[in-house]
Parts: sequence; C-alpha cells; structure tokens
Amino acid sequence: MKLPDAQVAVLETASAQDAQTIDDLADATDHKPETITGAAFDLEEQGLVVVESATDETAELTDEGSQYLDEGLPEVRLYEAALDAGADESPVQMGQAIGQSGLEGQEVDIALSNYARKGYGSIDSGEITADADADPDSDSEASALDALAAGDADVDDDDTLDRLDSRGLVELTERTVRSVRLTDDGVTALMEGVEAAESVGQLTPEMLTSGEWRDVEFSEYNVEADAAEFTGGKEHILRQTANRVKDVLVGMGFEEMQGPHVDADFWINDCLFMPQDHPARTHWDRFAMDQPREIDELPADLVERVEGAHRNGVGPDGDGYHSPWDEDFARALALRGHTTSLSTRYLSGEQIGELEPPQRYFSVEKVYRNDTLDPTHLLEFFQIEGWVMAEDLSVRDLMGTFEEFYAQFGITDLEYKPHYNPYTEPSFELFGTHPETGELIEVGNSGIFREEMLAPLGVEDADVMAWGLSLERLLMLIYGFEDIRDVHGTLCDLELLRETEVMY
Ligand SMILES: N[C@@H](Cc1ccccc1)C(=O)O
Repeated sequence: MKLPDAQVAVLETASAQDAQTIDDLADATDHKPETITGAAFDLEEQGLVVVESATDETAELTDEGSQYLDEGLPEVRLYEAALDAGADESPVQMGQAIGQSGLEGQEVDIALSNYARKGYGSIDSGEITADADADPDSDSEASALDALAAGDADVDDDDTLDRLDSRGLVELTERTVRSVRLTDDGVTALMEGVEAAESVGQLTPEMLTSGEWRDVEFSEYNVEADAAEFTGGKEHILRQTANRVKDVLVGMGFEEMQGPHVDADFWINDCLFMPQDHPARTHWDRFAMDQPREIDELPADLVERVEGAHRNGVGPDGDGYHSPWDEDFARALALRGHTTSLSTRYLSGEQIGELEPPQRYFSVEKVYRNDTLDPTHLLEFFQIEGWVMAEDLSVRDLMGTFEEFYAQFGITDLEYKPHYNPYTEPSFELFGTHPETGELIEVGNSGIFREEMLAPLGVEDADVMAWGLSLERLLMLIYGFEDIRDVHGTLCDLELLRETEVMY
C-alpha cells in the first residue's frame, strides 16, 4: 500500500495497544504536530487508525493567586489572627482580629466572605469566633495553590479548581489532546507492507502532459486539522474603520481635507464665531503650545471680518458678543480640539482657494481634548468631520446624509437631539444604540453653519451643513465593545484586537 510520507510515519509509529498523543508522534517522527494531525485524520478515514480526543485542563496561578501563596489565603490569615486573639475561647471584636491579621482593603472582604463557608468560625454582630477544630493545613484551596506552584499542573479536584477559578486565583485553560491508536486493519496493512508515496499538493500542467498524475498520491485537504495559531501584524480595527469611513464618504462624493494638528485658535475657534470668553476656550480644556506660542501668518482682511462679526454681528440687524476680542488671543497655538478648524480653513479659501457651491468635504483625523479618562473618553480621538455647501440646505438634507452614511455600517436607528453650538443653528446631537448594552450613546454633533460664521469667511450665497462625528463611538456601535480603552492605549485588549473580524 502506498501512502503519503507522513501517514506512513504515523502508521509505523502508532501502536494498537497504547494510544499515543499527536505531540508524542510528532516528536518520534520529526514531523510538525499539524502534519501529524492531518495524517492521522486521513488514516482514520481509511479505517487504519482511530483518533481519540480528550480535553486537558491546565491551571496557572494568577498574580493574586501567587500573592496568597506567599502570604496565605486572607481567610486563613484572619483565622490565625482570631486564634491568637483567643476567639476560640470567646468571641472577639472584628476590628481587633482584622487589625492583628494585617489584612487591608479588599483582602478584608475576601477573608470575611470565605471565613464561615470554610468552617473557620462565625461572624456575628461585629464579633468573630474561631473554631478550634478547624485546620488551615488541610484547606483544600491552599493545598491546591501549593500543588500548582510546585508544577503539578493537573489538579484533579475539580470543585476546588472551580472555586479558585471563580475567586480569580487561577486561570484555567482547556486544550484538546488527540491521540492515535492502530486499528486491526491498520495492523494488517502494516504487516502487508506500506511504503511512502510522494504526495502532491497541486496538479500541474506538466503532470497532465507527462501522465505522471496517474502515479502520484494527492494529499487531501483537511479543514479540521489543528493548525498553528498565527498572530501576525494586522491593520488595527480603528485604522481599518477610518479607511472604511473614507471610502464610504468618497463614495458619497466627498473630497478629503488636510490640515495641521496644531493650529491657531483663530481657525479652531474665532472663525467659528466662538466668543473668546467661551468656557471651552479656557486653558483647562485646551492643550496650548508653549513653543512656538503663536501662528506667524493670518490673513489680515479675514481677521478684520471675523473680529467685526464677533463685535457687531452680521447684517443690518446683526448683534455681536459685545465682549473683548483680541488678535493675540486668536493667534495662540494649540492642539486642535476639533477638526472643524479644517473646515474653516477650507471654507475661507485659505487652504485651496475660493470654493464655489456645490462642494462636499470631509476628514477623518485626530483631535485632542483635556477630558477625564473614562470608558467613553480619551484625551485624543478621531473625528469624522464633514460639510456640504449648496443652495437651500435644510435639516432634512443633514439627517438624510447621516442616514445614508450610517446605513453603510449597518446602523439604521439614529436618534437626534436638539443642541447648541455657537456656530450652528439649528444644531443636533446624534445618538445610536449600543448593540450590547442597548444604551443610547452620543456619536456626533452637527448643524447648519450660521451667517455670523459664514459671512466673514466669504460664503455668502450658499448654505453649509456640517458635522463632527466620533470614529471611536462608531466603532463601538459596529463591534459592540464597551470600553474605548480596550481599543487603544496601554490597557488595550490584544485578544479583542486580534480576534475582531474584519468587516467590509
Ligand atoms: N465641532 C463640533 C462638531 C461640529 C462640526 C460642525 C458643525 C457642528 C458640529 C464638535 O467637535 O463637537
């Protein structure tokens, strides 16, 4: 009988009496485990071997487990302290026993919640007793920790292991272990003689013309074979989604804006009709630049028009802020808190010259805010900025654009809330439903730019609707994770990043 090389090796090495694991066979034959697995399944299909699967559970101590290994389980420490305090004779004040045990913080709760369960004594109305017959040396959890630390990884006592697992003191991993045994047919085949046939993975034109295909053994695909896991580099899902957003917007007829991360407050705020005494413009919220402190160039006529709008408003009935406006303040440099600074640069004609309606522009770029870190806020995030300049735009155009955009990501349940921005009227916040928690989360802010902003920029005969959406929040709606810090930063969840499927 002719068989592929690896199958011959498995047949010759396997035995009819003792099952051998894939790893043993791999060692003995000098083949890779995945090759042996494939060969074993092929042989099983021919009835020459049986492949048995078993689950092997290994346990490893967590940091907390190792800590208790050194210091003793908190409940045992409490028991010993209680004994020392004489709690086996008569009840002792809790505070005294805890003080003596040296337990601190969470350890105290842990000790208390395990103390009575394990029969070390009782806790009642602030007093603790210790059962003189209890024996910490026969604490099965403590012994299991010792055994694991001593390298005895196969602990049989499942209940104890499960407890340690639920206490977070060990981490259990399950692995499928396959082993191979010869069948009677396998033994017969061996006795009749097997030899290695070169196995061929792919049929070539040469084989067809030469007729060689008649003599070769073709290897079969085995989609069940265990394969090595590769965790090679891959594009980060945030970057992937950013690119996907760009493709979608380009598909909707938008062009991409580019501009500086560090910009003058003029472009970031003043051009947006943000009064200079607006709370968001204080040093608490912005990351100001120390060096250089100011922008060199600002277009003088634009500065004059923007100052005019701030002081006097726009049009015959216009009314300004009547608050101070200072050019030095406008020149100060900071990390942009939104990419609407790019929109002001483009709308003013500063970036690529005067633009005639209709126009559509976007950017997917980083912005920086001095927020408090929490599950939905980081100090920097990606904003999906965009605007459309056309005649007679209405809120319906704005909503329609959002519906179309978000639908490309499977999000069809947007909700809107009226909002206030100094530069838009009307303004709306957008919300989507988190697929896991069902909570409404804010995904963006939008509106129609008001005259006080557009007139100084020189946009006179068209409307401009605009938005700033969060890329990270979009990611949360698409992938369902709950903490932004899982995705980037030092706490990121590598497993999530590795395993999240690419969606397109
Ligand atoms: N700049 C706003 C987003 C926005 C852009 C354009 C118009 C309206 C709102 C923000 O960062 O929240």
